[in-house]
Amino acid sequence: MASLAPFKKHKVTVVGSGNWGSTIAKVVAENTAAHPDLFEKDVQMWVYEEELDGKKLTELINEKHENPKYLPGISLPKHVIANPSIEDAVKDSTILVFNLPHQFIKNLCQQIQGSILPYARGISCIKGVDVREGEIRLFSEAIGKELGIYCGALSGANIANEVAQEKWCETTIAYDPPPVDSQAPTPARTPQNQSPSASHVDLSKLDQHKDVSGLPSKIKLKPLPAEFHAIDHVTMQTLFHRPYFHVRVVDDVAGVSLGGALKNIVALAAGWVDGLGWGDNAKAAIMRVGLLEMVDFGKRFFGKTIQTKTFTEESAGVADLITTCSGGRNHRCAKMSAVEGKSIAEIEEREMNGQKLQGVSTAEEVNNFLKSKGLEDEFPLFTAVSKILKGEAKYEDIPQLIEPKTTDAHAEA
Ligand SMILES: NC(=O)c1ccc[n+]([C@@H]2O[C@H](COP(=O)([O-])OP(=O)(O)OC[C@H]3O[C@@H](n4cnc5c(N)ncnc54)[C@H](O)[C@@H]3O)[C@@H](O)[C@H]2O)c1
Ligand SMILES: O=P(O)(O)OC[C@H](O)CO
Repeated sequence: MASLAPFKKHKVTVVGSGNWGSTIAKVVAENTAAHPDLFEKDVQMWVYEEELDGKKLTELINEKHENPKYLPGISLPKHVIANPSIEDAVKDSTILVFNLPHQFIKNLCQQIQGSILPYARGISCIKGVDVREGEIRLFSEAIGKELGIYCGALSGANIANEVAQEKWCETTIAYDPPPVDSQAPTPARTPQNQSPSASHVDLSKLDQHKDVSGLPSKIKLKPLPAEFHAIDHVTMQTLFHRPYFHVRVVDDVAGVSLGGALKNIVALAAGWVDGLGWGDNAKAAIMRVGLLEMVDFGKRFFGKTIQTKTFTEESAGVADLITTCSGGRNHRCAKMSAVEGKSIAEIEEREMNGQKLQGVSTAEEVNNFLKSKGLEDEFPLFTAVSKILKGEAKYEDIPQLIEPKTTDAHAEA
């Protein structure tokens, strides 16, 4: 009887090497080593090159197996290979993990068009939204469209330093590629080639797809050659799940992406009220209103596909909101800004050592979008944050700014 040829292994590249980028490279590399049947062991990590104490950051990472600037004190697996050339880092990779501050992604995608495999698949770990000319897109969509590939999303209550120290947490991966015309048959999973860490995934869901592709209608998703394992929920879970990093895989890419982006706006308001010393009740009020605006925003602008339960049941929703409003960088810097009476930009420059806050630009981008639609009043917390950042309102005004407008009947009572 003819024996089956072994599967071709997936090569994985992490695009980005900041605080979260380096942490995810560690997670992924631990799994490529643990699953040699599925993945090539080496993980390429693209590094935006810079100098630290007169030495190139890539050289330091490859010598010390640590990212001394963005994730100091954490050992990276030796097979995380820091690479300053983005074109070389993504070459021949079937799985691309995008993990860098959202303001840099557009340029980067332009740089790698033509260098990636046409049948590569992506996962965006980026928390932000892409707003241009009155249109809003998820970064998974933006990446998918720029590169002509499918891109899902990973997001959750995941403060990078805690994950890097292997403190237990959960995350959510949303992965729902459209069906591929003329898809070559992919090898069936058997107990022998099924990863144990993925065994609790509902296999009946693997081939269910919706119509959100992140791809322009003209471009068809390129089928993965038959010699590879399918890149599906099981593969994604096998790549990211660790004993300290528990993964749930869902289909709602919009819900997962928006939860991660919008909670950063709420975290700024939570930081300000903390900085004012208003206590936990005030912060809980901010989070309650913030969650409602996050769901409302998702339903209005991504209504076809989004599921409310992603915000209320998944790590990428309410859990991420809670953790970010307690220990996140956006919250921390906003709090310091209220305590010290300094701008967030000043605090970011002083405290973050090159790490980038995402909340300030997201607040501005979401506000531009809402303004273009004439809907600022319908999202009072998001609008209040933007006004405070622009100096048009004060932190102390938040309760009035987010108070629902009273009807005449109420006003008279
Ligand atoms: N850090 C966290 O705890 C955390 C957790 C979950 C998700 N996220 C999200 O992950 C994404 C990446 O965040 P991070 O924490 O890895 O980054 P970071 O805040 O550490 O940002 C610094 C990174 O930006 C790079 N950079 C600087 N200038 C650049 C340029 N011109 N072009 C390209 N890159 C440049 C730096 O080299 C560095 O890798 C963000 O969207 C963030 O919201 C962060
Ligand atoms: O540190 P922040 O505010 O960027 O938030 C970090 C993560 O997004 C928390 O899940």
